[in-house]
Amino acid sequence: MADKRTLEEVRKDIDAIDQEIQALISRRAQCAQRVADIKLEQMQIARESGQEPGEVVYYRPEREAQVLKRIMDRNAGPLQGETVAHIFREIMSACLALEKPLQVAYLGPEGTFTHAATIKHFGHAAIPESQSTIDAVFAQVESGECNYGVVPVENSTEGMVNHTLDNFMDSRLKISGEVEMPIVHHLLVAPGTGQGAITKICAHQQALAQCRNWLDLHWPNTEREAVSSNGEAARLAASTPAGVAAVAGDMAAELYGLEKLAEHIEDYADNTTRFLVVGREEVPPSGRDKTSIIVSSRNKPGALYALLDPFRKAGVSLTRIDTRPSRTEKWAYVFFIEFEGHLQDDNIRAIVGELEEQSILLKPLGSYPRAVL
Ligand SMILES: O=C(O)C(=O)C[C@]1(C(=O)O)C=C[C@@H](O)C=C1
Repeated sequence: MADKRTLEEVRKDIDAIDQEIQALISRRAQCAQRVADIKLEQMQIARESGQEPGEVVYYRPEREAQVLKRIMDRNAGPLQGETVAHIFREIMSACLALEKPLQVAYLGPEGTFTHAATIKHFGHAAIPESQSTIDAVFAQVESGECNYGVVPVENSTEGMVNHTLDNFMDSRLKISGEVEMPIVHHLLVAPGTGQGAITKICAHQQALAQCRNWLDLHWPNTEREAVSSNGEAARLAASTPAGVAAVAGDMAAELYGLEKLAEHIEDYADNTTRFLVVGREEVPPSGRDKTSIIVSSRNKPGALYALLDPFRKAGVSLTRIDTRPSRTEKWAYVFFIEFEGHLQDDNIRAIVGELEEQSILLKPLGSYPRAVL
């Protein structure tokens, strides 16, 4: 039957629904407070029984991934599953902040895609702490200054992939999550800046490279300057009296109050950057997990084949493989391998056992929920 409600009637319904939603969110928040108490009680019991339980772990990535996945699966519209999941992402973020606000180190400065990835993964109630290097992100989490860290790992605009991988070789941190971000660039200027006033376009060199065709076509004669990050380019566009435009994403535009002269100027659509979340704890299985390991083998014929064969035999899909020269032993190679499954799964345990036998070194970097959003 067609909906015949008047505007006033619909708005009255909306007000009543909002009131119900608000009451439910409050109830949910009270549940989170109770969860925090239970976690503390469990810790005290463990301590009294002579165990050394470590720190209370409030953030549970495996639980969050399950909650978000379930919300996407049961979504009946008309809103998109992802849209609804984003709303719940924020509700959970606020609930967790009631338990304990999380401090998250990320490769800054503000307004970069890594900053945006941090908010996407942890929500707005987390406290992002900008760091100037990937090393500093690892150090902040290792020292306990921050609870988690976010670093770029694949096809990044702001960070060196290899640098992230190198850090894992020496670190005792564990990967506790992954974040995927579509890379969307805009041409940004300070409000009121006309096209004719632009004398220079600034961005991180990889952002300039990702938009090269578009820039060549539309701005062939304008100077381009590579700066340390897109966030820095946006800051320059906002603070230079006139004439500087920045290539950067939505987060930078919002943060520095910039206007979009042109949107979606990246040459290739579907360009995604992947980020890893690092923490001090191992994450239990969520049911949809990935595992990352470092394996080193001698440089002899068939070494890589031998390392990969256990995965083939067990029918486990690899999602990524990278090679880095080992820094400690001449002629040894280090492989970063990522695959589906959790280190606590029987088949994964068997594969890792087999790899241990044939490698010089095997270091599990952690199992973590596959990105839901
Ligand atoms: O289930 C828990 O352990 C909670 O702390 C609750 C909750 C939630 O709001 O749903 C909050 C934070 C955790 O990261 C996971 C889930």
